[in-house]
Amino acid sequence: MRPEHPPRAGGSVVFDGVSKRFGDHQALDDVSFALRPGKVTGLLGPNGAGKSTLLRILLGLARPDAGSAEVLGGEPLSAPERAQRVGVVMDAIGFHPRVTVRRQLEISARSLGLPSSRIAEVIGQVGLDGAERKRVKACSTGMRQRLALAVALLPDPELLILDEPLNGLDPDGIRWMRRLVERSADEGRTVLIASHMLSEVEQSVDDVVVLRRSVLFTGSLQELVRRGGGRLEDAYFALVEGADAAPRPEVTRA
Ligand SMILES: Nc1ncnc2c1ncn2[C@@H]1O[C@H](COP(=O)(O)OP(=O)(O)OP(=O)(O)O)[C@@H](O)[C@H]1O
Repeated sequence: MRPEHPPRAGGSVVFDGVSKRFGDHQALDDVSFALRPGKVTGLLGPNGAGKSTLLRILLGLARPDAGSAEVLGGEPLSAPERAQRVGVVMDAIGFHPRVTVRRQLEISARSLGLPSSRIAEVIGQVGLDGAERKRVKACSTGMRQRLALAVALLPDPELLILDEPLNGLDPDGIRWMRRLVERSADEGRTVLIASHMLSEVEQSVDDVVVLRRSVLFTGSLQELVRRGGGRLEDAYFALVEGADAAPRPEVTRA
């Protein structure tokens, strides 16, 4: 279902020479890439590659030691601006187990100053019809993912950030998520998906960034797949294993 109001144009994100160190550990080193507005970008990288750190910088939750992140045409947003313009689904965002689906959405809508009519719209968008009176603790993992997405979509965001959105989803949930991502981009949103699931990412994204502390690849999915002789997995492992002689990264080969 398309939202009642057409979304604004997808927002741009530009990382320029971003570095971040934790003590002796260089988590990000001179990271530069841009997200194309209205497109889906997959952020891929093994465990510890720096994906979450990069997302935190994008969201204004962490500051780079060097370089800059430009989000929606300016500095990373303040919390109130971000809530209005960016939809985020990250593991760290929890809901109180005793509230119902409907109540959670009411709380979120009110905090954003949105009319309650928006709640029915997002419930329809994420397919949570009939689950409104369920408490969060009684929801399956898939339903919680849908609720998290419903909250993220409430403000009709220009930018949608999804960190491991497929975790815990069954095949039906994965297919549903894929369609929602495609529709979000079709409606003009810029979407960034951080994921380990190469085969699923391959079906959803336009562009790919492969990260392992620094950017190993940034460009279109087709270009990366072509480099792998037609296989994303081969291209991906050639990049991350070529970048470092460290043990094989833990990446789901779904
Ligand atoms: N607050 C912190 N303090 C110290 N080290 C940190 C901190 N946050 C991240 N790191 C380290 O920085 C590196 C990058 O971590 P990050 O969580 O960004 O990677 P990731 O790509 O998201 O990994 P995963 O796929 O496992 O979630 C890791 O070595 C991690 O241990």
